[in-house]
Amino acid sequence: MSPAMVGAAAEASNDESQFQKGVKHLCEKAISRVPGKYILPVHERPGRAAIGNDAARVDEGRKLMSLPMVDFAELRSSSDRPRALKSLAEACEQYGFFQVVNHGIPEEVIGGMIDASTRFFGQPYEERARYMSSDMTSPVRYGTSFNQSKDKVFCWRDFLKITCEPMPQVLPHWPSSPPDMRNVVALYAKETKCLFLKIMEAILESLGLPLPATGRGSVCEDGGIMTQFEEGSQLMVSNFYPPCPEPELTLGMPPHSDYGFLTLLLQDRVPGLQILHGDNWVTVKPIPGSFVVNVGDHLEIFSNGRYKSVLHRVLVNSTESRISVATLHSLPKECTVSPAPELVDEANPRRYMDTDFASFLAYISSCEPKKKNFLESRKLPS
Ligand SMILES: O=C(O)CCC(=O)C(=O)O
Ligand SMILES: [Fe+2]
Repeated sequence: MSPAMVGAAAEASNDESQFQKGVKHLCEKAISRVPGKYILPVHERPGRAAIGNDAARVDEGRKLMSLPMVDFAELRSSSDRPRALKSLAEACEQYGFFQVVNHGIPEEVIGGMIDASTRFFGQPYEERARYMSSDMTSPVRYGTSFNQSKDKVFCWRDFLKITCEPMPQVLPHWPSSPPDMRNVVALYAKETKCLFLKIMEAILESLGLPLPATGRGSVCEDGGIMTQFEEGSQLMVSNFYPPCPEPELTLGMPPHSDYGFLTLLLQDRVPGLQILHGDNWVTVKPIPGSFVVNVGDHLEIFSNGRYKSVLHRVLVNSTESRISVATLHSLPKECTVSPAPELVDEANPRRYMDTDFASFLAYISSCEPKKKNFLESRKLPS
């Protein structure tokens, strides 16, 4: 190799290690162009739909869409509940997404979680890097992109993933800085878990599955499914998307679906989340204090395909950073998910094979978890 080549190779590998430190770190040296590492192939770029691009004002993706609304005040009222359950079912069938209002989680808990995440990402790199790990089973993982050890093109996101259960065992591993982080996360995890359970009850009812549920054969054999959800897995992901000089060339997150039953997503007031509705990417209008809830792969399987785990992605913009906090809920990791027997009959044959968390981990470790690959791999031939 010529000395010049050695120099170029060394520079390239240095660059690689820069990218491994995350987007926030990269942006600390004022940059005016997006480095090649983040530039998507032309057909995968958000293009004119990117927020913050003036040419996009007339573009479809630029219009903010209000998701179907699920009002907990209605779900709590016995006279309004049937109508609210019907809208919930329609939202899960047609959008895979809905917006929850009047959920009862105090404003301080919600504001506190966004604030603590903002302060976590605001810390010096060395403090955040204490939690960097490539071990998928680690209770805390700080990282960047989607899967930084596999992605060829990086996305414009840094993240903090926190396992929330069993809380007494995992809490001592959570970030100790900012000093109130553990308390804020613990409170937020408990509140979102409670809300998840209430939404799941409504979802089971909307699917025509009677409550209280006891020993449904499709999940862990002992106890009803609600008991299993109470003991189920919960992963919290705080996402940080710094402003991006060329937002039309990259994405904060590539198109993907979420693996669990439901994801409860809190976003700040900056738009960015897009869902695939029909053939169009539509940008979700943030409603402060509410939750965006989406159907995950496990619920699509459990409902035998009636409720849809829909692809979504995240746009970045040139002026403002954005923070979101997703909590992903499912059954305990050792449980198997399969279509509910009540939803399988001659007219609706079983459409998915059984799946469990171990097979999901094995899948994402072996290939890129882009798009709906994992769910596709669980589909039975029709
Ligand atoms: O930031 C967002 O709005 C979406 C994040 C997301 O899809 C995820 O964390 O799985
Ligand atoms: Fe997601």
